[in-house]
Amino acid sequence: MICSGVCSLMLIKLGVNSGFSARSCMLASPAVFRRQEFLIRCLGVKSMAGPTSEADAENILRAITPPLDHSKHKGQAGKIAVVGGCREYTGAPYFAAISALKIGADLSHVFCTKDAAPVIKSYSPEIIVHPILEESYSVRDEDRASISAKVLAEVDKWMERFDCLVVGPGLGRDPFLLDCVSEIIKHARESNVPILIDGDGLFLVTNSLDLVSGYPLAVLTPNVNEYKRLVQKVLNCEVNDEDAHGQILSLAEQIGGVTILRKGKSDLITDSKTVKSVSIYGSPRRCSGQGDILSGRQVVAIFISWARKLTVAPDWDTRISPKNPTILGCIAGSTLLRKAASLAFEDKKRSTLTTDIIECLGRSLEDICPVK
Ligand SMILES: NC(=O)C1=CN([C@@H]2O[C@H](COP(=O)(O)OP(=O)(O)OC[C@H]3O[C@@H](n4cnc5c(N)ncnc54)[C@H](OP(=O)(O)O)[C@@H]3O)[C@@H](O)[C@H]2O)[C@@H](O)CC1
Ligand SMILES: Nc1ncnc2c1ncn2[C@@H]1O[C@H](COP(=O)(O)OP(=O)(O)OP(=O)(O)O)[C@@H](O)[C@H]1O
Ligand SMILES: [Mg+2]
Repeated sequence: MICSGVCSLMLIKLGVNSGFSARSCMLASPAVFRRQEFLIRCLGVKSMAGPTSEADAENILRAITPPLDHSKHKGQAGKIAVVGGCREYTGAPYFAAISALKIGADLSHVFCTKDAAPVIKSYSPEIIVHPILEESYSVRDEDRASISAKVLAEVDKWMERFDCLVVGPGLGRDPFLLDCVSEIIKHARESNVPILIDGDGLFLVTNSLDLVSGYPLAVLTPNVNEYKRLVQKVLNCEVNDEDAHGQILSLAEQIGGVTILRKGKSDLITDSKTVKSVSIYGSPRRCSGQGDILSGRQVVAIFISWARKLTVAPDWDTRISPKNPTILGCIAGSTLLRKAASLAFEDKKRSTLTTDIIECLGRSLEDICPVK
């Protein structure tokens, strides 16, 4: 009691009362600011940027990874789909789709443009590829409505079966294609399918926030550029790393309680109520495609689908926190990708590529959560 009273007094003296903000911090001179930070750390108070706490990453990953057993049939460990892949980008949807299979999903589909399909199929026979999307250059104006309806009907045939839809890896920014994808998102929402938005899917959603606004099963996974665009559009200001916690909370709240995973040195994850960070493992290599693994993000996608099934099961360990399956999925996906990246880097150093990281996904999961 005495200690907490003294702490409160000292904090008030330091300005750490309810009126204290990142802004007042920035107004103090750097020396004063550093002294305040040091004293606050000594008093055991969390960072001024907000009470973001490090997730209990490995335990969460272990808790939501389902055991392997002989009684299960194909599909029960997860059916995931990626909407992405166009003339320019065939790697991104492939990375996303193969990552899900590598960590234990049973089926991985890709819905892409006709040009991208043979290329993606040639990377791997395991991925089910649907060459259904069209870009403006191949569609006459008078055919747009009928082609759009055909695309939607094709995706709808499968929609209810998917445990998670990943929208955006390698999608491109063609306006007609993005219109069709907007309709796919609306249908996924009506079917209550979790939707993970990455890459060009974030470009689409940033310009049409209604697509995900208020949908608790939407997960946005922005990189540094994508986050900047979201903050500018939604909060009408610039990214403020002094108040990373407060800003990501406001962002998720303004978009109606979606989950956001901000990729970076530490991955920050929020559902507008709580903020968790994942900082363990990782690699100094920033080769392109790593974000696609995470949306392998299907990695996140598959963990979300596992977490959704488990959190409603009667034997779910209620001590696992947080409770929201989208947050749990993000924490597990981020942890696994960072571990795989660190293993790949140990081996390949500067020449580490995304394909090397994908090869380490299985070993990383086995290290943290061995098959019994
Ligand atoms: N192997 C593959 O197939 C991979 C494919 N990938 C796929 O690439 C897509 C874009 O993802 P990314 O990560 O490059 O996007 P990001 O950081 O916002 O942009 C960086 C800079 O580029 C620019 N810019 C981008 N697109 C533009 C466009 N169409 N037209 C004009 N400018 C454009 C952008 O400019 P800005 O939008 O800020 O004006 C920014 O300055 C996405 O679908 C992803 O999945 C990646 O996952 C990697 C592996
Ligand atoms: N500075 C960093 N230090 C350590 N890890 C990082 C750093 N930046 C990103 N990462 C990790 O790499 C993963 C991919 O993030 P990145 O920002 O490269 O995504 P991206 O730009 O969408 O990738 P992609 O090229 O696939 O589109 C993140 O989940 C994060 O864990
Ligand atoms: Mg990306």
